[in-house]
Amino acid sequence: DRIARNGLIWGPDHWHENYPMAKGDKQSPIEINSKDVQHDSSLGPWHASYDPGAAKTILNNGRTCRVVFDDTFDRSVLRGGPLTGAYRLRQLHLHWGSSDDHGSEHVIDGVKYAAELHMVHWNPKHGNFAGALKQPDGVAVVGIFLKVSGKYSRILQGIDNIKTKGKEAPFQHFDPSILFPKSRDYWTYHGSFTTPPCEECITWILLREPIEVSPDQMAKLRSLSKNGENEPVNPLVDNWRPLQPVKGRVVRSSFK
Ligand SMILES: NS(=O)(=O)c1ccc(S(=O)(=O)NCc2cccs2)s1
Ligand SMILES: [Zn+2]
Repeated sequence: DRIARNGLIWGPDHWHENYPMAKGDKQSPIEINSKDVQHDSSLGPWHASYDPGAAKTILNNGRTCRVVFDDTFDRSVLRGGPLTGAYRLRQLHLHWGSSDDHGSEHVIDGVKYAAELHMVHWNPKHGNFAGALKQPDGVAVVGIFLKVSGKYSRILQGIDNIKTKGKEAPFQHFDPSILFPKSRDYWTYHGSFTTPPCEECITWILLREPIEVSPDQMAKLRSLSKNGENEPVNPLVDNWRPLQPVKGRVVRSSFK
């Protein structure tokens, strides 16, 4: 059962045994092929208005590095683009690989990025996050691709004190909009959480322009551990879900 706990038995191909949604028709991530993308001129720009004071803590939950925000009122919200109404920012986290040539969950025209950052927002018209998970318009995730360049860039500092699973540290006065690339161009499609229970409640908004991180930032991410303190070291890398079938879904773009 140690193997089971490490997720080897419960790898992505087994998730459906406990979470039937994992075999649904609107699963994420998917590959985006530009030739199949449909430009939709009715897709307006998206807008994030985040309060830096809403950032609370950064933690390692053994599966990713996550920053959590106060989402008890409309304090940090995302609106516009494919969305109706204001969605509250709840948390951001990342998926990354064991080397720079892979790590992202979504793949663009065959290109895998070194990492993918997800900013998870939920629709308050459904009362709370648990309620929003059950609705097709319940959650909106902005996905930002990370590519490694020599250029130093400020991304998640504070990774130093959450090396092992369960570690949590204050992470305040942080405005996640600094992570946005220059261009607001995006792709959007309807999909799911990329981890169990894989609910199909997500409007994905994937930004076309990747942001750059430095090699040492990637090394810091890869230095995180799945294990708890005083347990055998189990590096936290390759926490991405394999590609899922598109099943006839159309990916729309805000750009030509
Ligand atoms: N990679 S991703 O952005 O698709 C996420 C995966 C899991 C996310 S969550 O932390 O919001 N939990 C989801 C939960 C479901 C039920 C109880 S919790 S977001
Ligand atoms: Zn994610």
